[in-house]
Amino acid sequence: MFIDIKHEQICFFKAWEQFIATGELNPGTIRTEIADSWQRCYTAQVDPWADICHDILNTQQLKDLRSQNHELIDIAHPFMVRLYKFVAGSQFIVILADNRGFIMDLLGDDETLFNAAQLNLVAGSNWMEEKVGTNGVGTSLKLKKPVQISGSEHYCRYAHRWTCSAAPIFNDDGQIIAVLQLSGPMQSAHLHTLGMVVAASEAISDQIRVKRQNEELRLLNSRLIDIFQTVSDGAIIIDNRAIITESNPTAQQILGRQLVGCNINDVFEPSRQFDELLWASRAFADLELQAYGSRGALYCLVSGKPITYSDGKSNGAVIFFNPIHKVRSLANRFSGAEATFHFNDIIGQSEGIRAAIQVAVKAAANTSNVLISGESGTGKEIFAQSIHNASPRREGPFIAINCAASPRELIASELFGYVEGAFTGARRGGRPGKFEMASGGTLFLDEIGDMPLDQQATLLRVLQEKKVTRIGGDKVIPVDVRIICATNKNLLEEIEKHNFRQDLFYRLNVILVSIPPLRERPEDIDLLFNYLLQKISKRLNTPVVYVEPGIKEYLQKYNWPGNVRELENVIEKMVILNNNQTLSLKSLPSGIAALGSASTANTVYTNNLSNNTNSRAEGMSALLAERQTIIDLLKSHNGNISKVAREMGLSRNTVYRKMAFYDISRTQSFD
Ligand SMILES: Nc1ncnc2c1ncn2[C@@H]1O[C@H](COP(=O)(O)OP(=O)(O)OP(=O)(O)O)[C@@H](O)[C@H]1O
Repeated sequence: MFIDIKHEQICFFKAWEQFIATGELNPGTIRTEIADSWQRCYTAQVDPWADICHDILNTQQLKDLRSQNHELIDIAHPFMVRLYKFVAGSQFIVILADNRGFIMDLLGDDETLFNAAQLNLVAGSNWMEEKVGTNGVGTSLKLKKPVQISGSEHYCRYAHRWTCSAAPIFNDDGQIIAVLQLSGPMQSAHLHTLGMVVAASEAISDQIRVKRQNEELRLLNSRLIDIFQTVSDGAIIIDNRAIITESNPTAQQILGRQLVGCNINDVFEPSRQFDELLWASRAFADLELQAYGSRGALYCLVSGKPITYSDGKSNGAVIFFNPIHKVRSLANRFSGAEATFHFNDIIGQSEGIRAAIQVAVKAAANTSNVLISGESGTGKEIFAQSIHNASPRREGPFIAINCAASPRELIASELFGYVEGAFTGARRGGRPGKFEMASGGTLFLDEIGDMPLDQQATLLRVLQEKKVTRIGGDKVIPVDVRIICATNKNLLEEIEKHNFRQDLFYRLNVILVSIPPLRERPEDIDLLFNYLLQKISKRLNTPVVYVEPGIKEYLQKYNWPGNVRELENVIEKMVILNNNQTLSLKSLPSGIAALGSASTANTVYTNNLSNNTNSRAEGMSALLAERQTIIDLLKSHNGNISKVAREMGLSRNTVYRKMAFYDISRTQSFD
């Protein structure tokens, strides 16, 4: 559209003259936004005849202004240069002002800058409306939008020679942070100039946003790098070709070798999960894979997560892993299956117990297999845990399995694990056996004398080869396990009876720790009584301040077939039955109180009846009484052996033995 600028300017000038002289305007002679601006300037008493801008910052103030806005100036400057290139030689100048109207930066031909300086259009001058009347910077800031002010539209006469196109620069929150302006001679006024300024101010706003986002990304990235570097899992990043591009210190530590640049399939055994991770962006978790470290192969629990672009295309993946023994020991810690006892938890001053501890301490220092023998309840498991905790493997897992408690058919799968589909009911994905779980640590095989013969052969092979093969599988898995066995049977007798393999016995019995029964070390009863009383009353939150005289004598005379476990149970019952924080003789279990003397106590539990008719009669009635007690307890606990054992203060195995001795079957007890 062609605009007759000269004619238009004559009309504007007349309107301006009228307004300045009378304060009135003929409707339609001037744009509303200019008329409103003139009105604001009039109200603010801006002098239309002023010759220059009077509000200018001193040198220090200008320095402060520029340093406070240096990021903005740095971003805007290249755009100002580009803008200036378009108008160079045409007497235009490019101006950047802050949101209070102070000019921070300006670019132009020397001559134009000189002319501008005559009006104090210089860095540090303030171009708000209320200072210098209607103008590009001030009116754009007031209206919060781009404006073009030409010739007589300016409120002050001295600016009528200029045309100004100004556009605000917004931050992310929609607030004005600056104004960009292009000023030149009035006769060169053109609407396109405003378009150029608007485009440049928008580009600056975009650049500020990009810079802020980059800064946020940089922060996020540095936080992620910190996490990546410090997580306790091994972490690896692979690219689309499965090549490792990054690895964290834990990964290096676990595998002990250089990883960056290697193919993931050369670090872990090849698995279709890695392919699917990259080609189908399919994550996986807790996959058991063999890893090839500098110290040989080790089993790891591996999880993978794809890294994708926003369109879903793969950009590699991140892989987390941990050696299985570490995972297991963590799991043990949480499930309470870890070894908690140490040698100083073993109470006793008798020669027998001190000798046993001495051998066990020596055993802890090396890696040979250990056989612990002792009656039920003598503390075989405490010894096993203490050996583990004093050994160099203390950081590794301590895994226990009771060979008598597991059903015959399950022992093999418990010990060696199985693969998926190995048998009906086998878990998906298979299951590692205790040998694998204990790798790097200690495997405690309790009641080894009860292990079925066929499993003894497999166990022997594993001990010789230090490798297991899961049931139904063919993969050979290296295991690094220290074996501690315990038995309450005389294994030499079991060998004679062909119940136990001689070759296995010699492999297990490298170091023998023999724990004497409690009846052979009555001097320990006092110590154990004090220790257990304190422990139990604390656990039950039942303080005991007085123990009736005589109790300890009774305990000393008793035969303790259930050893320390039985003593523990007796004390627990007495603490529960205490009267006014006193343990009274009355609270002694009838078995101990009634038998009173050592000889009768022995008859009951050793089944070694004396020749004396009276004591034999007493013994018989005690035996019958005990038989009846077991039957009654089985009935009241629906055949639950553990509950019966707990109530009688005996181990489950002792109860089983007594049931066999008294010829009681579980079902019979319900008759
Ligand atoms: N010397 C001891 N000092 C302190 N507590 C002991 C001692 N000996 C055994 N105990 C305690 O007696 C209980 C039985 O011990 P443990 O289970 O180690 O016996 P065990 O010989 O392994 O029994 P079983 O053969 O029936 O499995 C545990 O509660 C243990 O804390």
